[in-house]
Amino acid sequence: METFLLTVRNLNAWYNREKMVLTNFSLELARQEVVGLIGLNGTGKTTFLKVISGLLPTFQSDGILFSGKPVNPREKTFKMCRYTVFAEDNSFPYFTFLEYISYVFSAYKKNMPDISALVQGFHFENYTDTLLKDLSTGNRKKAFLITAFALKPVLLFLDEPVNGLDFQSTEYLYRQIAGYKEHGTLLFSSHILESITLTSDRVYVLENGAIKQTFGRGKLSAANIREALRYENNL
Ligand SMILES: Nc1ncnc2c1ncn2[C@@H]1O[C@H](COP(=O)(O)OP(=O)(O)OP(=O)(O)O)[C@@H](O)[C@H]1O
Repeated sequence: METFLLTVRNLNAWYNREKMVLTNFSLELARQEVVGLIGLNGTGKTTFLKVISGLLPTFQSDGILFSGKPVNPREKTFKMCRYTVFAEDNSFPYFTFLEYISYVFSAYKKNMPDISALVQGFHFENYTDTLLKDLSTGNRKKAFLITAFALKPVLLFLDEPVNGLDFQSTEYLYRQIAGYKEHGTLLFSSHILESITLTSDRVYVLENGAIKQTFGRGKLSAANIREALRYENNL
């Protein structure tokens, strides 16, 4: 039987106990697949990424399994296998991109590869020595995306990676996302249907804090996703 790379069983998560954000949220990610996560605003996509990235401790679940073994998102061994790019990230304001990426590689105990193709692909040549706090929102996001694709963790999470990127970088990003399955597993949230249909093996549709549908290859079309979202919104 296939062991999934990541299994999440019946996850409940909240910011305050009166209002559950995720309820019985379950998903499975295979090794080396690219999966989209879509849902209306406020359905809990970022909240899931916060839980799995160890940033939100207020959750309960029937199990989070990494390679078949139960893990806590805050565990170091699990941390070293994943990296998350959040939609907005103001961390490390006084690091330049080059300082940040070398810090990340040393924290993950990996040697930094040649990153020039990624820097060029994201049109980031002129910003590598600028403090992260002084970059525009889109350029700051590129700093974290380049770090992610250079690091190539077994498990990569991207929260709305397309938002704020210029057109040329978006096309490059789609190629990086689609090609990620050569290295590992990538889950990304997006509101842009094309970003999912052009890159993903599967898509999960999130509704009111739980996974309501999943479409695999063959069924993964903009029309099907739109239909699922329309149903969700009772339109
Ligand atoms: N820090 C917080 N404190 C309290 N409630 C929060 C907090 N962050 C998010 N929420 C609430 O949790 C719910 C889910 O938010 P979340 O950001 O996970 O949704 P999302 O699916 O990522 O939305 P979007 O598509 O708009 O980015 C929303 O109702 C939101 O208001």
